Amino acid sequence: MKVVGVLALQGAFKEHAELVEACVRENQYPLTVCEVKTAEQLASCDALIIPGGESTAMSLIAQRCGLFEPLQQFVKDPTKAIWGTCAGLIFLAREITSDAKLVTPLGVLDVAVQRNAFGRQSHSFVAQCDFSPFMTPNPSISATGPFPTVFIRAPVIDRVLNPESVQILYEIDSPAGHNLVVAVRQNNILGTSFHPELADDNRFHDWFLREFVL
Ligand SMILES: NC(=O)CC[C@H](N)C(=O)O
Repeated sequence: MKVVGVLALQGAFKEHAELVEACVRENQYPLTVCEVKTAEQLASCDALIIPGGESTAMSLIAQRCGLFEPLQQFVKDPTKAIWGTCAGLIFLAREITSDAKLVTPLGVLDVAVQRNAFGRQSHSFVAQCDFSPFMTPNPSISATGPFPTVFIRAPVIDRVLNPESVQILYEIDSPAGHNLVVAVRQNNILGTSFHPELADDNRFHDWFLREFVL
């Protein structure tokens, strides 16, 4: 039985845990979920989801409770599956290009991210995204069509620092007419600017579990 950890220091960790549990229930995956607050809990995990929230708070809390270094070791282990959403993506990044001073990132994902790239909370939006070019479907999930994708004070991936290992999975159009990178994969690590855990749709979590964890 593999253990999927959800970093539970701050942010939308409950929502992630609930969606993973729903996928496990519906598909009888041999997985359990663990909310991670301590190094001992982290050590029991095979995968880790770092939720959205506030990357400044997340990195500060991790440092104050002695979890920063264990986290850094964990995310650098190529046998672990890692997924950062929004603030989680910022926390995983190697470089932060805006409002960087208060965040010490784990520095494992070879991208430069711009925080709050779409503006303030009031500029949050839902985009209907077609992830089918990379997301293999699970035949037992009946939902089809575009995924309701929630962006809340979201970052974008400004630059890929290592094009040989980082694959761009998804881009959206910006109002200025150029594409913005919002999902990448680097081997065992997935980074998304958006919050699939806030949609009433478990296709994204189910794909992460099948593609990265199982
Ligand atoms: N929804 C989110 O996770 C927002 C991220 C937040 N803007 C940050 O910089 O950490």
